[in-house]
Parts: sequence; C-alpha cells; structure tokens
Amino acid sequence: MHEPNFETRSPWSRYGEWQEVSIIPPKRAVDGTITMPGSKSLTNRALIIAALAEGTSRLVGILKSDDSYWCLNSLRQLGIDIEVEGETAIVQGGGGDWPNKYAELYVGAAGTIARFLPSALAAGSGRWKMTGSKRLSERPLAPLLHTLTGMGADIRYENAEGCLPLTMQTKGLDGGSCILPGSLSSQFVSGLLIAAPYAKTPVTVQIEGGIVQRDYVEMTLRMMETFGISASALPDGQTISVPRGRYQGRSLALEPDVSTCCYFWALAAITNGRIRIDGVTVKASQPDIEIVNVLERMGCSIRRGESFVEVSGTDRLRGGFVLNMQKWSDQTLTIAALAPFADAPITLTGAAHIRHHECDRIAAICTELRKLGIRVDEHPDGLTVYPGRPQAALLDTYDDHRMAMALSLIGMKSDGIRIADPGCVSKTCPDFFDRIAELGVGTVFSKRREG
Ligand SMILES: O=C(O)C1=C[C@@H](OP(=O)(O)O)[C@@H](O)[C@H](O)C1
Ligand SMILES: C=C(OP(=O)(O)O)C(=O)O
Repeated sequence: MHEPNFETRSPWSRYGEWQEVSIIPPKRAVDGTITMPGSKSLTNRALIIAALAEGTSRLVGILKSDDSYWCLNSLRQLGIDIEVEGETAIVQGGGGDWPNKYAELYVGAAGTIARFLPSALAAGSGRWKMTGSKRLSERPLAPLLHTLTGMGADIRYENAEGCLPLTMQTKGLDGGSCILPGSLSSQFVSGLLIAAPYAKTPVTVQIEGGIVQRDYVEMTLRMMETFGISASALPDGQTISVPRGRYQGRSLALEPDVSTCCYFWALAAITNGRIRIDGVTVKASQPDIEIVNVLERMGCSIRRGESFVEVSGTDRLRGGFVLNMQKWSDQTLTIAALAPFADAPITLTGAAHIRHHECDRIAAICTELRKLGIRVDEHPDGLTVYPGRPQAALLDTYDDHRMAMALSLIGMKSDGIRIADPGCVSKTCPDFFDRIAELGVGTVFSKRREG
C-alpha cells in the first residue's frame, strides 16, 4: 500500500487515524437532496486574488479542505490578514506586495497553490521558501518557473531544477511576452495570468500547443474580471493579453465544488437512486459539470433546475462509447469506476496529463480495477474498461482524494470493497465518508493507526 504523506493533512482533515474503510452498499435506493461546499478551484483563485487586491474582500462559501487550508495559511505567512467565520473568508488585501518580506510557505499537495502562488510572489518583493508534499515536488512546474526567471525572479532549487522545494528572491515581475505549454497543465497559464496585472509592463501569454482543461483558464479570467481586471484573448484563444492594473476587493459567493458533486450524482447513477444537489446549475463555470450529460447518455434521468441539478439512476447503465476527457479530466476516475457496471466497454481518452496529477492516475486506476477482476486496457492517454462483476478487495488510494472517492463508488454497488487510507479525501472533501453515510451507504472504519 502507498505510504501517505501525512504532513499534507491539515487541521480541516478527518479520518486520519484509520487505515481502512469498508464500504457497504445501501440497503435501499439512495434518495437525497444535499448541498456542497465551495469549489477548490474558485476558493484558491479568490483567496490569492483577494490577497493581491486593494481593500477588503468577503468570500462566501469557501471550501474548507487541505488545499484551501494551505493556501490560506501561506497567505497568512505572507502577512495577509484573513479571518474565517464559518464558510466565509474576509481578506484584507495587500495591494500587490506582501507585508512579510521573508516567509516559509508549505503548500501541501495542492497543484493550484504551487502553480498560482509563485507568480504572485514574484510580483512583489522579498525572499520566500516554498515546499510541498513529495508528490507535488515531482509534479511539473518548470515551464512556469522558467518564465518567472525570465521576468526577473531569482529562483534557487533545493533538489531538482524546476521543482519544489525552492527559494525565490523577487523584486517585481518585468512583464512582456512569454510562451507557456498547454499540454501538461492549464495551471501554468492560470498562475501567470493571476499575477500579470502587477507586472511592470503588460503581459502577453502565448499558449504553445493545445491546452488541457481550458475551462480552468476561463475560470481564472472570469475571477480576474470580478476583481476588476479584464484580459483579452485573440479569437483562437491561444494568446491572452493582460493590462496593468490593481484588483479591487470584492464580496462574492463561490459556486459549490462540482468535482465533488460528481461522486454524489454518480452514487445515484450506480445505485439506481436519486440525488439532487441544491445551489448548482448546469451553467456552472467548472468543466466537470459535463458529467451530467454523460450520465444521461448512460441512461440516467437528469433534471436541470434553475438552482439545482438532480440525477436519477437506471437499473443498467449503458456503455459502448469513447469519451475524450481532455476538458474535464478530474472525472476520468469517476467514469472508470462506473464503467464495470455498464452494459458495454467504455474508452476514455485525452487524459495523458493525469499521469502527472496526485498520482499517475491512469496506471493507478488500471491496477486497482484489475485487483477487482475487471478487464482493463491501459492506453498512453486513457483506458478501456470492460463490464464485469467486481470481486471483494482492499484497494490502494495512492494518497489521491479522487482515487479514494471514485473507488468508493464501486463499494456502493458491490460487496467487500475496502478503501485504504480514507483520510486522503481531505484534499478536497474532508467529510466525504460522513456524507455518503448520511445517504445510507455503510462505512466501517478499521485498523486504527498507532501513535
Ligand atoms: O486550475 C484549476 O483549478 C485546476 C486545473 C486542473 O489541473 P491541470 O490543468 O493541471 O490538469 C484540474 O485538474 C485541477 O483539479 C484544478
Ligand atoms: C488534479 C487535481 O488537483 P491539483 O492539480 O489542484 O492538485 C485534482 O483535484 O484532481
């Protein structure tokens, strides 16, 4: 079993004392109306932009999970005053510089912080050390950091060049034109855009090649606009220009986390139940909302309300299709977990970049599905999953919240599924197992860790 990196678990995490949870299929069809906390992606964008802004921001409906905790904590280390009252964060913006001129920043396992904060740091002046989990230190970051070096940041690497841990000495971003690759992660582009208004000259970002998960860049541009900065993109979307300016503090309500909603809609799909999530619509800015169209194609009934989305399942999910996951690849694991229960194979493509996420997600899901006796073909950019009846097994989660939540779905339909290291869900959904238990799924935690 994969040894978790417990340092990444924040005070907002749960279940850390348990080595395993058994998932027991619900006794009767799941039927519920629920709400979800705020989006991880929107929370961390809003926190960093509010910290850069002039004046006070009030962010309503933040996500309280490891990824947002380490973001908040890093901003506080930089001298930004942030108060959290329930699910609201009140941020006193620093106006584009950081009050503390030296800080040691630990960013956990969060790709969003590792890719969004360095540019924002480089826009100010000071010296900062940034460290993260072992896995985060292996994830791609070099293209962004090299761009920042080209714009004036002095970055020293403790181990491998272009990776965490690092120390940055900065005195403002020079600005100008830069080229960033789009195929590894959309977060490089988002990261540079967030800090771009504070550069000494306007910034133009040119995206090299196709970009994965483009909607997250659109989400960044919309959040910048909310705080008063309008960037402009050429019609092909590959070149984005950002004017100089200063964000202004704002009050805003964040959308619920659609990526987390997907596990609950999938729960309805797989158990032939019904889950309505209030406060979300199919017009959500997050790309994972595409799952409702796919569940519909698989035979589920969808109600697309003015202020809710409801999924009702079916007694046999339909398969027999190929899906390109490039635009919403966080849900590759969810669809792969549903696929054994479909009536024909499902092939997922376009997701080579998820080999660089919290784990090599393509290799990991293939390995775990095979442990269940499910036939899987692994491809460089995805996988094909064949219909089958999952056998009882203890499944590894690779310190990856999405592996844990997706594999749990299998236990909601099949007997004998045990999930290792349930605590890893706290990266984005710390109370995941309590939430499914409230809906009638059995959860039995076992093997208390020592010490
Ligand atoms: O910008 C964001 O908030 C995100 C972008 C995506 O990452 P990549 O573009 O690195 O794949 C996504 O997988 C991640 O969960 C959140
Ligand atoms: C890829 C993910 O996270 P991040 O890149 O933000 O760490 C995710 O949440 O699935």
